[in-house]
Amino acid sequence: MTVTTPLVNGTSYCTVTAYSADSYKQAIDFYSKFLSLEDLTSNAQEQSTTISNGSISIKIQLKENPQQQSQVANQLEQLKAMEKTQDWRSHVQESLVFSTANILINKETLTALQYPTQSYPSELFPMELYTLDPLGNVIGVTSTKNAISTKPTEPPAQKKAKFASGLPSKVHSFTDLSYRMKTTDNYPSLPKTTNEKNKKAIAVMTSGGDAQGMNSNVRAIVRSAIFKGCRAFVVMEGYEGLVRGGPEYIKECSWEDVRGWSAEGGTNIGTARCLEFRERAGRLLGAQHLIEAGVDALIVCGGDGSLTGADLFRSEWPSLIEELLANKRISQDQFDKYKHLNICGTVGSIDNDMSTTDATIGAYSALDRICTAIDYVEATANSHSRAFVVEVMGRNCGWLALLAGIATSADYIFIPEKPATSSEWQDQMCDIVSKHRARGKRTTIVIVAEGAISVDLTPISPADVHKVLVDRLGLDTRITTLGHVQRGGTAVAYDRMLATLQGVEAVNAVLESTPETPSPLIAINENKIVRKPLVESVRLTKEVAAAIQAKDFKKAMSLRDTEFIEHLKNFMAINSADHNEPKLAADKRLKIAIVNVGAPAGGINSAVYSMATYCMSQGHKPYAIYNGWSGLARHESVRSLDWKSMIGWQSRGGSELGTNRNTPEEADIGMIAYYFQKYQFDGLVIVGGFEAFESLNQLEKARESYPAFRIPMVLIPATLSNNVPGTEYSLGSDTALNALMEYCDVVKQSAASTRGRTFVVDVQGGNSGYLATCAALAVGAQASYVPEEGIPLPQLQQDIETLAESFESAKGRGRNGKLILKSTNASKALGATDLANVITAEANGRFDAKPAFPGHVQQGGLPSPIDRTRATRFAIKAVDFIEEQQQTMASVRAADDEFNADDKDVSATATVLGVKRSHIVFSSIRQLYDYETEISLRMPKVIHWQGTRAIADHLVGRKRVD
Ligand SMILES: Nc1ncnc2c1ncn2[C@@H]1O[C@H](COP(=O)(O)OP(=O)(O)OP(=O)(O)O)[C@@H](O)[C@H]1O
Ligand SMILES: O=P(O)(O)OC[C@H]1O[C@](O)(CO)[C@@H](O)[C@@H]1O
Ligand SMILES: [Mg+2]
Repeated sequence: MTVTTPLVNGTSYCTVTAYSADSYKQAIDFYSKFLSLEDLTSNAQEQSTTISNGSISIKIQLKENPQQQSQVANQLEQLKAMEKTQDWRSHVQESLVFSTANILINKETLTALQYPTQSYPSELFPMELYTLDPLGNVIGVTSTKNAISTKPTEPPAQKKAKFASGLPSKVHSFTDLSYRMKTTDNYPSLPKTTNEKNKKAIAVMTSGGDAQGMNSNVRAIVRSAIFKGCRAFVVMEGYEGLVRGGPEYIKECSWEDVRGWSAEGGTNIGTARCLEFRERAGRLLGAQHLIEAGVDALIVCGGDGSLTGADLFRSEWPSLIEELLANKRISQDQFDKYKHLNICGTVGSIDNDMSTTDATIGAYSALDRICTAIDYVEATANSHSRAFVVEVMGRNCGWLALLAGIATSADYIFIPEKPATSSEWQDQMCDIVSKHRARGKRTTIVIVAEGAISVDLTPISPADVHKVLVDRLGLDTRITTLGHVQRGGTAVAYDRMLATLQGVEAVNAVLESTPETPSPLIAINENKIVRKPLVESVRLTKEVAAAIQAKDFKKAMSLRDTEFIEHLKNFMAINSADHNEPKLAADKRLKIAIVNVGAPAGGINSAVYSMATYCMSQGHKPYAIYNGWSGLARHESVRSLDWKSMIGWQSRGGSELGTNRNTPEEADIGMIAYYFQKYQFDGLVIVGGFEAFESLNQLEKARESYPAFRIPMVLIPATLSNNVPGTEYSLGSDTALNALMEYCDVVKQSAASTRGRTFVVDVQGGNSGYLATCAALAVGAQASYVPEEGIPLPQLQQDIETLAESFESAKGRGRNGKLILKSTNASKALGATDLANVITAEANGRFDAKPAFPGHVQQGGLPSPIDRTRATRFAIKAVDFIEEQQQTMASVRAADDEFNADDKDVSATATVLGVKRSHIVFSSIRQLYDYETEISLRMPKVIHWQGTRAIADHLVGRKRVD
């Protein structure tokens, strides 16, 4: 596929190639129908047809080639086979995406033409829709609008799909409060089944060790099932409940039953480790009880064991029901009706040991408990200059120990995937700890995963480690076993969101399932919720355990996901490196500068610490620019970073280097170039938000005049507003979200105690509604108002009525604290106090509203483990990028006179590092700044979290006004 002139959020002209006459005809038919393109021009000589609608043109050319055709046919077959299980886009090099005004119409067309489809973020609220054209290409449409544009999308009533030209939209000023994001577009009207008997019944259970976030998962499944016209059931006490059966254990659940669950720890429907279910007789009872309760689909939220059980249950199902029928324990009707077990897994376990998903529900909350505990221990360790051996959970998996090791910059970790002989680990640990002590560190933290072993599979206990630290190093050493504290408390924001989004997706998955569809497991890859085949995930997970048992540790490690391997490599590089023997040869060693720009955000210090220590392990010299660009321009505030002065930075909030919002041009770009020249920097890392983004753009544009800037430059996005173009995640946004969520939980409790009260919480985030939207999802706020939508009065009126109804129907039930989240910039006219007054007046005595201002609490205290560990990952990727781009830039510098800033390879060396869906990507600042940013609004043109709003709304029953 050749894509010419790709433009933001669409394309204006492209050429696709057919390798057979048949597929050529099919392609013409496909494109004209799918994209409603009516204007067809054929060129007989060239054997091509161009179809267009004035703003987009697609040229289909015929180049007969049987060999290529058979390759295309194969590819099509393969892609079709993975329609329900894998994201097509990760299997092709490029895909073509058009903007659409009404994605549902495109979907209808594809369904009518019987083309396969994939929808994102979900079937229920598709914002992106993909299909396969007859030529083997992945073609998509997106309704993700330029959220900043004041031009409303055409109403859904419009019969024909229309496509934007893809041209960057006009820049509008923020003073306009018109309806920028039309969330109602995401609410397809759902077919409601009126006949109770015909309603599908979806049950959810939690199983294995409890995990924070399980309650959010259950809540989302119950409410989503009801929202989609199904009956919702819960199975109490995990598989135990299935084995026992009856209405006491398999209960129908209402919308109200799960109110407020997101903010509760543990699992309210109970969990168990059930021995009987491991036996066929137990599973036979389970099958019988499910059928008796009339359950059509079962969603299991549990760890590797629970999902292994689920997988087995499904594979045995046909023989189980045969046996039940033969023994007359079920009727023929029941047999016919429940022939296929519709099952789905959402992975809930603190261990994070399930293959194919990056994170399991609960893992980041447990990590949060661990890091908080180690931060506490660090203080007392420092006072006494002691060593601590901390035991963390993780039966067969070292994820918790590894990530905690990175987040707290522990000295040494023990994980089951990478064992050593007893003498090896003793020597290595003592060597590293001694080096750290010699460099001036007063504390020693060693983390031992519960499942830690040596190469002969002998368990390594904290006592073994303690003995070595005392006997060989003479350290005053204590053991701290964290135990079930790790599974305690409420879920962090990430887990609440993950559990909620996965719950919604699980319901979609079971509703779409056919007898032929393999059972799915709902996973997450980077930032994207995906479906994976349950059988395959279970198989891979079991293989890890088997490889460990077989002492094939290389294989065990290779079976862990690539992110795990990357984390381990990073941990070793930054915490165990020998600075006297760096990795790179002398001629490859660089001088790399780092600067913080903008407001503080959680994880900034972790990024600096990781960048600098990684540089040291590679042999580079890390330089800090203190107090931003103005510090450099006015006071030459540059110093090389040394290891000792950074002790503790990994877990510290704020910005140790000092930060401000000045851009290079405001500070004096000429002076900055002068100092870059003076220090001969070979690379630059900028950590910050939108001002950092502006800074990178200015430096890149100034390369023409200042050769000192002709070096690789990487921006690591860090801002709680999460508004940096080129990434769906910025450092600090998770810390801020947790700070805001905790504040909201407390305020909600106060509202519940007062009865009949709503708090209007004022949320930071500049012109970005990200924080308000995610917090609304995590705390179950009744409504959120964001700058992208403004506060339309009819919607406000509707929200007040919905609140009044909700208070009325709750009738004295104490759990009903309500929240409304309002981004400060959602309205210029209405502050949180005004809004609360308006709501109180309009409620007319039915309830009242008070404002609440978390203010700079939202900038967070200590950075969250997510922000710390991602900071490390990003920082190391940034340094790697600078290393990789040296050659390009060295030749550019050598050929001074011929500098061509427009050369794509050159401009790509000024880049923004970010997460996009399931990948970490580098995007050139030029592309982002010139085409993908609404500069005056300090916002990306495309908002990636729009679908989250719809889900947050539907899970609280918010009614939307058109
Ligand atoms: N191979 C299996 N066959 C049938 N059922 C199983 C199997 N493995 C586990 N189960 C069921 O799942 C339950 C939970 O499994 P397990 O104790 O391994 O926890 P888990 O789901 O891995 O969660 P976690 O590790 O987070 O505690 C078991 O008690 C059992 O009922
Ligand atoms: O709560 P229990 O049954 O003692 O189980 C503890 C185990 O559960 C987990 O917390 C989760 O699997 C493991 O890390 C730990 O080994
Ligand atoms: Mg497990």
